[in-house]
Amino acid sequence: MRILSVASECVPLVKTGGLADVVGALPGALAPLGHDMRVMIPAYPGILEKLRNRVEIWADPDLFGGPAKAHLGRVADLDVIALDAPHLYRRDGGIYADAGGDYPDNPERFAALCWAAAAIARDGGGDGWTPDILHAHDWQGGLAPAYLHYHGSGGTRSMLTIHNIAFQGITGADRLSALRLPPEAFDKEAAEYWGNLSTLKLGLVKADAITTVSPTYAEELMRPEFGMGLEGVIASRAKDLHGILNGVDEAIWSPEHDDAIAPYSARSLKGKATNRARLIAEFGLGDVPGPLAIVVSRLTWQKGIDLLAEALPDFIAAGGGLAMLGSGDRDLEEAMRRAAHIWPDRVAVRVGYDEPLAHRLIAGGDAVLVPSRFEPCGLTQMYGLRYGTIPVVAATGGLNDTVIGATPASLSAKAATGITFHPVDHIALAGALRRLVALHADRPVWTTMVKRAMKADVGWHGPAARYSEIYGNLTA
Ligand SMILES: Nc1ncnc2c1ncn2[C@@H]1O[C@H](COP(=O)(O)OP(=O)(O)O[C@H]2O[C@H](CO)[C@@H](O)[C@H](O)[C@H]2O)[C@@H](O)[C@H]1O
Repeated sequence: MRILSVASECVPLVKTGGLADVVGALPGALAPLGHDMRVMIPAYPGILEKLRNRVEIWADPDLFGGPAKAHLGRVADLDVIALDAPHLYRRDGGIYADAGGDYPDNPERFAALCWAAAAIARDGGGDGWTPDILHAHDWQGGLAPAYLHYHGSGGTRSMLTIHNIAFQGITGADRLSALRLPPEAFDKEAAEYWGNLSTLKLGLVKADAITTVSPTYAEELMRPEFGMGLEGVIASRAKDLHGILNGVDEAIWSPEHDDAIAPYSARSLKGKATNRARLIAEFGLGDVPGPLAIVVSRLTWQKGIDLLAEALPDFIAAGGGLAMLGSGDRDLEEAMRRAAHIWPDRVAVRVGYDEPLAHRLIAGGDAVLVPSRFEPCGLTQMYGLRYGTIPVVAATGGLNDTVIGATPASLSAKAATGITFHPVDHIALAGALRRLVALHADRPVWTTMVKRAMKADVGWHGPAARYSEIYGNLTA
């Protein structure tokens, strides 16, 4: 089957979070099942230069205020369509914002991506390639199913994946015609959202199928605490909604052959101890007698970093250490820097975005902490499993679906792969960290759990089969 995947980011070209990992991994995961997926993203600065064998496949003299061309090319093993529209994507700042905040024309920037994707899905890309399915991601892709609905689909079916419902593409109702939507789209059964427009909502209403990135999150999304205002819309589409876990791209994340670390495996963990020692040295920590916990995360309310700051004193007093990499909210960066100042031998923080360092942390830690208030799937806990770095996670969303928490029952059944806690507050997190310290001290039990975690199935094989099944149902 031919599938056009439409998103705002994609590894290895451009990444701000987990969306990019998943968009970049899906084509390779689906190829063995006979699917031919192309990924369409904006041609942000530097993207076109990275495409091999580049050919122009589509053009529009006026795409939301300026000329645009779509180029097809190869990057690694991916077929990428990069939409070059300089008036929308050639900016000096980040891909969504600069120092002054979000770009005010973000709705038009991603509407343009959706418009071009829908046109290619409907009419083909000029090289004879016409997709059977347009698979859009998050609010940036939300208008693609809508354009197929309002302007003709040519038989192409649509699917929308929710990676994070916190971002809903909300903009003023006065932008309706600027976004090339017909008057009837301003309706509570369509894009209207408390007097505004939501591109995510419209996508959820108009897509032929909806997926999200874990079974638990699919259920959570129908509740007000998680649906963030869209719970009713989601519930009304329950029969078309599927929760499919993400996988780990094992070409990038495997401790047996990871260039960024001293390699190791479940059979020989010697390299893991080397990575721990190197990490402690790199972060300038002293002796850490208990577990060395690590965090690799965006620093936001979602990720529960404030809870960690509160739970930390007892963990440090019990012998634990923390090495952390992240960036985001200034207040959270500051809170973690303060902790590093109080316990310089035990806590160290790097503010920034650093891919190789993320690998060194995942390999060198004893445990990876993910105290998220909500987590659609989460990838770092799965990297943790793969690398024998025990996940300590809130029992929510995909964290709940990927980690088997250590309890007397799960330990005696030889099933535990991590530590889970609930409710998501600093008291429960502190309790989880106490359990971490105790388990880590029980060397035989700990080592068995580490090896078991490394064997957990976190690959793309199973999830890819589920996507394939849904694509099949859509086109049957
Ligand atoms: N400072 C830093 N330096 C280097 N690397 C960093 C980094 N901060 C984060 N990363 C990396 O970015 C990715 C984050 O992915 P997550 O899935 O954990 O969360 P995110 O909220 O971005 O994704 C959303 O989409 C994904 C994909 O569906 C869902 O899993 C998730 O639940 C949802 O919130 C990981 O690959 C991580 O290693």
